[in-house]
Amino acid sequence: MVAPLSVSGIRRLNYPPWLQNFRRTKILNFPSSSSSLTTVASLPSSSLFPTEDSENTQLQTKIISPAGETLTKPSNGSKSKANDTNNKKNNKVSYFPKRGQTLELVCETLAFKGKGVCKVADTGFVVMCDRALPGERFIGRVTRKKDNYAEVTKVKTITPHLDYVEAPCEYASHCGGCKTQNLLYEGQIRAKEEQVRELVVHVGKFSDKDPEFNSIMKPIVPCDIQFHYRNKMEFSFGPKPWLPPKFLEEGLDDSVGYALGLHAPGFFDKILNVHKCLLQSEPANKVLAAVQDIWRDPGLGLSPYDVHSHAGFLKHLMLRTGRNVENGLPELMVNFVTSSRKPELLNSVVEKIAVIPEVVSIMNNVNTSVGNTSVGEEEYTLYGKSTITEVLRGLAFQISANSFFQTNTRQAEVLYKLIEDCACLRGDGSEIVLDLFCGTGTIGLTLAKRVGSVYGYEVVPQAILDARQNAKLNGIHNATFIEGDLNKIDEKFGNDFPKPDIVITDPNRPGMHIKLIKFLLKLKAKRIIYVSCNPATCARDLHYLCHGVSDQNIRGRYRLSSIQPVDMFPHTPHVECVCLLEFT
Ligand SMILES: C[S@@+](CC[C@H](N)C(=O)[O-])C[C@H]1O[C@@H](n2cnc3c(N)ncnc32)[C@H](O)[C@@H]1O
Repeated sequence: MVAPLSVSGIRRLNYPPWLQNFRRTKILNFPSSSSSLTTVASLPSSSLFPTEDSENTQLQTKIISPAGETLTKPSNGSKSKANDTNNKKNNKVSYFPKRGQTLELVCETLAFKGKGVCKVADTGFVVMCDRALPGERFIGRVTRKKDNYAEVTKVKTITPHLDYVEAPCEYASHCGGCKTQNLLYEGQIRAKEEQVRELVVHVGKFSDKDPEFNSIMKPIVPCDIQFHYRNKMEFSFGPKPWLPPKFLEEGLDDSVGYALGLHAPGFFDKILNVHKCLLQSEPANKVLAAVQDIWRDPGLGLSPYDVHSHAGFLKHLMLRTGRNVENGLPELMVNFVTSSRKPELLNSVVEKIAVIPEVVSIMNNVNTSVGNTSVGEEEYTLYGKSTITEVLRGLAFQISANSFFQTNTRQAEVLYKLIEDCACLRGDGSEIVLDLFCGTGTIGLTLAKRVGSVYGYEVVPQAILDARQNAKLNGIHNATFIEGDLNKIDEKFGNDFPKPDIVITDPNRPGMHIKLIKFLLKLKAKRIIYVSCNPATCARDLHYLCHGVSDQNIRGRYRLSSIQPVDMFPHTPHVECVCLLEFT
């Protein structure tokens, strides 16, 4: 349907409610397309690697080219010798589009992190585009040149992708949270399954020609609940709302008002005003809408924090949804993260949201640092309890504002059942389980009643306290939780626990440090269950554990028995995997 023209000649669109308050100022012309190139793509993959003596933040980027060769680029941006040599040898970059150039492209597939992969016709040159979906024909403008591929931003869709569906969320095409809401769910999980498979082959170096490969690689477990599945969301405050370029081009003005919402894709300082998020619970949406209604009132004297000038008070609004153990009803924690301690400024907001029946806890984390984290140096209870509860596989868990807890509770039950199946418990309650990266102890605790003992390791002190408290709460006495950094283990690591029968390792995105991999290869536990939220680093670690690390003279000692992808986060590029490794 063509939108009617207004008197000023600006096309009048049916703006969603969150845009109604913006003034129109100017009209910008849409850039026109130039070349018309079609594409056929294969899948390049990228992964993040902790360096030999790194913390989680010190990373190298490993790029697997479409041809499958590995080009490693140090994170400081300087070109590595290996990279240059490979490029020269393979004469890879004879064609390179210019920055700013527009190309007509067709997205072939989705790569890790949900970027669409296209190839420039006749050249084989790979182009990656955020939010391009398989089958979509579009005009893209080159924004960044990498060593062996370029990034484009989508300027205009010519024909939509395959499996197109109307996105139910009004913010879906603009907010950094959901990237694939308008791709049919079956299409989303197919793309995730393919991604895992590609990484296992290219990074993990497991051959898909191996007759066993198809039985090792299990089909993805879908998520039955595709909306309102998240039990935790973090919204940010800002001095100025971000407007998607499309609306600026339509002449709307982005210079008025404050922002509370989600970050624009890829920007830490641009916040899209959000009044409702379809990924969080309905009670959490009630609180978000209430805070949106109240906090801008000039009489309250509340100011948003500015990440550039570091002035302002309100940094983040974190909403966590749990469940009352007695009656099963939802209970909510509201956490205001502020740059200083001024409880009197929060009084009116607290009074107004405390009347929402599901709200049982209102917290204030005071974070005086210039960083953007929501973890405060000090924490205060402004109303109700300081924790909420959740029930997972029949156990009750206490969750504090900053403790890690699986964000999709219902799908975490599915995930933990898969872990239990991989554990293949004998049933005599004799096994020793080592639970690495244990968070608040949920995996180990759900197994504890059926095994001899559990030893959990975790770097966050509060998570360890929560894990111990959770063991007590559930009458579990055979679980020990130890605080420690698994990136910094030394030869004494292993003295504090007996040799385990089963190791469960669930690292965060950078995967396991090489020191920990070496330790596990020496430990020789019968089974390792590797739970991962990043298939790229998971594939790398599986490669090390099964095939060894040739340049360090380390021999692999495990056989990969199964890889089970699980969709925990519909509409986002994330995919979880449960992998079973058996000692050979
Ligand atoms: C993906 S979470 C898994 C948590 C837990 N297994 C669960 O299912 O709830 C990863 C955990 O690893 C912890 N972690 C990250 N880096 C670590 C390190 N270097 N040493 C120990 N624990 C670490 C994080 O704090 C987080 O709790």
